[in-house]
Amino acid sequence: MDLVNHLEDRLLFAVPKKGRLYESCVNVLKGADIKFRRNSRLDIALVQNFPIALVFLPAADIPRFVGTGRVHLGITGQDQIAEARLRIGEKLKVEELVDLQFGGCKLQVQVPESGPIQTVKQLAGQRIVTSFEYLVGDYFKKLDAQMKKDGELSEEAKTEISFVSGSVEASCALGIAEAVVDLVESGETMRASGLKAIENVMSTSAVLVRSTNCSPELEPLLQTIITRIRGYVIAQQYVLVNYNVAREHLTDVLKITPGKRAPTITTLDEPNWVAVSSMVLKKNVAKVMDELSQNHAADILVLSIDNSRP
Ligand SMILES: Nc1ncnc2c1ncn2[C@@H]1O[C@H](COP(=O)(O)OP(=O)(O)OP(=O)(O)O)[C@@H](O)[C@H]1O
Ligand SMILES: O=P(O)(O)OC[C@H]1O[C@H](OP(=O)(O)OP(=O)(O)O)[C@H](O)[C@@H]1O
Repeated sequence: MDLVNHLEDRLLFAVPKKGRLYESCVNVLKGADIKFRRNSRLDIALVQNFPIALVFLPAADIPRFVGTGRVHLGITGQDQIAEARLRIGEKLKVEELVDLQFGGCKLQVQVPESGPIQTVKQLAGQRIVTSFEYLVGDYFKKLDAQMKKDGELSEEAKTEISFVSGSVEASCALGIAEAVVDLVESGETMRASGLKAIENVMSTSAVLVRSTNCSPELEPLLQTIITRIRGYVIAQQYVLVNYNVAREHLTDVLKITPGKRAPTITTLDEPNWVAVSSMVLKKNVAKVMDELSQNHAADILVLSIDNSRP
């Protein structure tokens, strides 16, 4: 099929074509019931149940495609958005909509573990290698300026930032840098490369973004997709906790489960007892159940939420 001629009038949605964010993005699309079949040789897939085309792009290119209005919606890292904002400036018309709660990591300054450098100030005027040259350039420009102001760095000194597109962590061992700035999640890559982190430049996670430059006709479909994705993300984060409790303890247990908006309270067919249903953050549920038990709640059930609408 001639895909290019099928793109007109479709909402274009950019998704990282591979790498760390890919699998989770596919789950988000499934969660929002966006049906597609991707031919592995193609970077465009037509969505079967909406007038949408998915465009599979490198995560680093997505802010530019969305921010210049070529693509209407996208998923990428907050780090990539921040880098593009510094690179492109005001012309980048992109709005960050939903933190998708995956792809969490930190952009960190790393130096050889056994070397003499312990602080970022010791790197002023030295060589840094990174894939985030604008974010890192901005960070060290500010550090250089502050140190010059404080008389800690000579006026002519300047920290040198060099770009590499991958394998950043090899740069110190190769003798081309005194430090690298790269993403760290588990820290395994960093430690395996004999490096340690001495500073956090930013924390990042995956985010749903939109162009602020879309034609008004696309707006209803954009809102449908954004609402679905928001609902899916909330469903992933929360569980539903149901329990019964005697009225005399209700005030105490409601403090433990105040709910996302408010808990639902239903009268039970047993005098002075009520049933409570409340959304609880998944990560807190074990502690919440312990506290409910200690505060006279009974018949506590935890139910998963498949999907939701805010
Ligand atoms: N270790 C990690 N843990 C979590 N998220 C990460 C990690 N590394 C990168 N990310 C996130 O994923 C985004 C894309 O990174 P990734 O390295 O997967 O992309 P890529 O360079 O396009 O893919 P590849 O390196 O496979 O070519 C990053 O900008 C960041 O937001
Ligand atoms: O702290 P960790 O859990 O080890 O993750 C960090 C690594 O993940 C990213 O690279 P990725 O593995 O995605 O491949 P890349 O180097 O090709 O970008 C990042 O650039 C680090 O190298």
